[in-house]
Parts: sequence; C-alpha cells; structure tokens
Amino acid sequence: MADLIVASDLQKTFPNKKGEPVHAVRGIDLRVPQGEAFGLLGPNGAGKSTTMRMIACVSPRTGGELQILGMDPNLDGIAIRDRLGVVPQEGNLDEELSCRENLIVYGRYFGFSRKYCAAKADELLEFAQLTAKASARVSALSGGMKRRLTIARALVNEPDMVLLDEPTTGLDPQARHVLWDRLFRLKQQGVTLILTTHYMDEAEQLCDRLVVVDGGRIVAEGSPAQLIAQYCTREVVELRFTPGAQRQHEAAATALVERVEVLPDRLLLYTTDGDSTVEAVHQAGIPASSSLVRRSTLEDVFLTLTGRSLVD
Ligand SMILES: Nc1ncnc2c1ncn2[C@@H]1O[C@H](COP(=O)(O)OP(=O)(O)OP(=O)(O)O)[C@@H](O)[C@H]1O
Repeated sequence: MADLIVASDLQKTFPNKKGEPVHAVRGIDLRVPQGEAFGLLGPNGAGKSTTMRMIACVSPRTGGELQILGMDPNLDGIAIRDRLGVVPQEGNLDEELSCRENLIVYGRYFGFSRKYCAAKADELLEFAQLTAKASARVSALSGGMKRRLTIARALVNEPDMVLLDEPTTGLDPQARHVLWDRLFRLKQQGVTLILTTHYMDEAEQLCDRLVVVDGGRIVAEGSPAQLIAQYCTREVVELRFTPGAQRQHEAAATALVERVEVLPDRLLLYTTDGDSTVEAVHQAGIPASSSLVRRSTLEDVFLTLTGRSLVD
C-alpha cells in the first residue's frame, strides 16, 4: 500500500522574541500507509501541532524531507491541501451561519456545484448526527456538536486523509465518546486518519499505530499493544498514600517488583501478577491507604520513557 506521508529528519525551528532558535521539531521520521489511523501522542509543547501544521502544508519545514500524497508541500501545497481534510485545534466555523450553511459555503470554496454541496451537506449532517440541528446557528451548538461539525466540514472534499489536532480536548466524557464513535466509523470506511492527542485513552481507542513524541523527538513507535508490551509489564498496582508519605515506602515496594514509579500521592508497582503483588504488599506491611490493580496503559509507557506524566 502507498505511503501517504513520508517524513525523514523533519525539522521546524522558530525564532523566539530575542531571535534565538526554538527547536519545536528536532528530526522526525514517519511513514503512514493508506488506511491507517496514526497518532502523535505527547504532552503539551512536544511538537505535535507543529508537525501537524507541516503535514497540513500551512507551515513550511526548516529542515529534512517531507512527502504528502507523493508530493512536496513546498512545491505542491495547494494540490495537497485540496485532497486533505483538516480539523484544527482552534474552532474556525462561521458562528453566524447555520450548520448546513457552514458545510455548503465550505464546499463552494472548493469549487463544487450548489447541487453537490447541498446533497453533501445533508449526507455529512447525518454522519455527524446533526441533522436535527441543520438550521441551527453554530453559536447555539454545544462544544461536542461544534467539533462534530468541524469534522463533517473537513469531509466535504472527500479527502484522502483527515488531520485532527487534539480532536476531543475540552470536551466532556460523553461528548468525547460520541466523537470517538464517529471517528471510528470513518476509520472503518478506510479513511486515513492522522491525529494528535495527549490523552492516552484516545490514542488506545483510535490509533492502529502511533509515535510517542517528547521535546520535538520521537521516543517510541508502534501499535498501542506493542508499546505497552515493549515498555511495561502487563499489570500495575497503584498504592495510594497521604501525599508525601509514599517516598518512605519506595524501597520496600521496589523489593517486591521489577520497577516502581513514584507519583505525588502514589506508588506504581509494575508487575506481571497484580493480585499476588497486592498480597505481597500486605505481607510486607506497607501501609497504603488503598490499592488497585489495573492493566498497563500508554500513560505508563510515557512515564517509563520520560519519567513524566502526559497531562500535567
Ligand atoms: N509560532 C511559534 N513561534 C515560536 N515558538 C513556537 C511557535 N509554535 C510553536 N512553538 C513552540 O514549539 C514547541 C512545540 O509546540 P507545539 O504547539 O507543536 O506542541 P504540541 O505538542 O502541539 O503542544 P500542545 O498540546 O500544547 O498543542 C513549543 O515549545 C512551542 O512554544
């Protein structure tokens, strides 16, 4: 299958206010085949949006190579953009227009006929579960509805690839699930999805494969399951303490398992068998106020790789 994105040693440097270089992206290698749901997972400031903006052909690279849909953004940005659907982090819907009008106006911008735009708008309103809101002004919609409309709008030109920059940031849990369901539907239809997120649950739900990005570099790459298997044990025991007391028990916990992470109010014990570890914790007399066993997640992968949490 053809690769829709090929990046090699991709870099982006901005000048700061004093004119000194800020290295937002420090040499990233990527290959994304057609039909994949691919994620860039990392904390704030990792360089995800900057990478996405280069892929979207709205920000030129300052180093390395980049091919999108077989073309170079520096030479063929307009042709590439015609075949992309872009869902930016900041809302850019026309608040004064209705949902349907937003879709029609966007279709007209691509040069499609009125008839095509009207039919496409109805199809996409249905996809976004907004048919009942077709005539409602955008300003009257909830955050989740606005985000679904932005995704619908990004599909007007039947793009080869849809770019989503933090699609569910700021949404409540229910709105996130509705949105995930829609994105999952797109994925099933074979649309190539590229998304950035700092939510590990989002990455696990949606991404076939992802790169973990930190400080402008890729620190790990694989499917969610591969990353967890490579960097973590199968299970984690979380022991809670009154904040500050956890440090006193780190050494005792470390004697029981192969690795322990210290968080402000918790110890995380990485283990292949959570229930036996909880038993061993009791026998060792470690006075945790509570304990729970859970499976390892991408958050644990990030913590293992960087010693920090994904979300501050
Ligand atoms: N236009 C700009 N000028 C100067 N520095 C910038 C610019 N855009 C981004 N940066 C810097 O580049 C780094 C990466 O930013 P970027 O927005 O790509 O991170 P991110 O991973 O998308 O984080 P977030 O989740 O906060 O959007 C940050 O240090 C940011 O301050």
